[in-house]
Amino acid sequence: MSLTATGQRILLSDVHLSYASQSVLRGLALHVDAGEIYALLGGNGAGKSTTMSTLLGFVRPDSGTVLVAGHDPAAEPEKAREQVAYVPENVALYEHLTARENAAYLLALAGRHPVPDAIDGAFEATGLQAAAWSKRLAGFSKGMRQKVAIAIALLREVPVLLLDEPSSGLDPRATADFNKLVHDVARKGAAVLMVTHDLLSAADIADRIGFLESGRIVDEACAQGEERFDVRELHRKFAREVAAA
Ligand SMILES: Nc1ncnc2c1ncn2[C@@H]1O[C@H](COP(=O)(O)OP(=O)(O)OP(=O)(O)O)[C@@H](O)[C@H]1O
Repeated sequence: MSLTATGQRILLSDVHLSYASQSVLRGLALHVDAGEIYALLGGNGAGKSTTMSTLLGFVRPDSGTVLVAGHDPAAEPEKAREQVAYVPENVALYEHLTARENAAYLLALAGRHPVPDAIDGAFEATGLQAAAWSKRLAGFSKGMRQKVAIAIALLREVPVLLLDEPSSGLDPRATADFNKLVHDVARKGAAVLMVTHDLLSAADIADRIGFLESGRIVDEACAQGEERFDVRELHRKFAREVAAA
């Protein structure tokens, strides 16, 4: 599937999931279309990571529909994961390999064999300094690691990008760079779902923001033209949802 295809890429509909006797997802419903960035905000324990695990096929919901690029991750985990690039909070790469070697190796595992120029082109697109391309990962900052991970995602041309707390631990400059990069990936047609506590980043790049409380979306805000979001209003909502949880 190409990054330019249109349509719904992530779908969660009336999803329920419990761990033992604890009900964690309780009728969760959201969708993300091609080219759209959806930020999922929620307090601790609201179910954000569980939502990600569900989309990655690590946990199976008790009921409801989950589709990633048309595949049910619990029933067809490999097919679903082929369509997804997942950037966890702390990107796991091979420390003793260079950035170029990491990209070539991880892409080969995914069945891709881009020419070296394509890898360099993807690094350039992410803003990773050229001096770092042939350096070992040991010593890379969190922001640099994220750029390597996003470059790999670009080269895989997957239609779905999942980001877990992408801005935690990044300074404001690195956050702004990362947000621009994610924005560019979405404008090429990927559906992006990010879970975050970072309201400002969400307001900066999301097209829609969903507030997750006790396993369901209790409020949703859409970007409105040039003004985008009313950050004060978002902050009030977020504080209210967290206090109510
Ligand atoms: N594997 C598991 N087994 C049992 N309970 C779990 C498991 N994973 C999560 N939970 C529980 O499910 C609830 C939701 O957890 P989850 O990690 O999805 O929330 P979160 O919104 O990502 O929270 P945080 O912001 O703190 O990371 C929590 O009460 C958590 O303790």
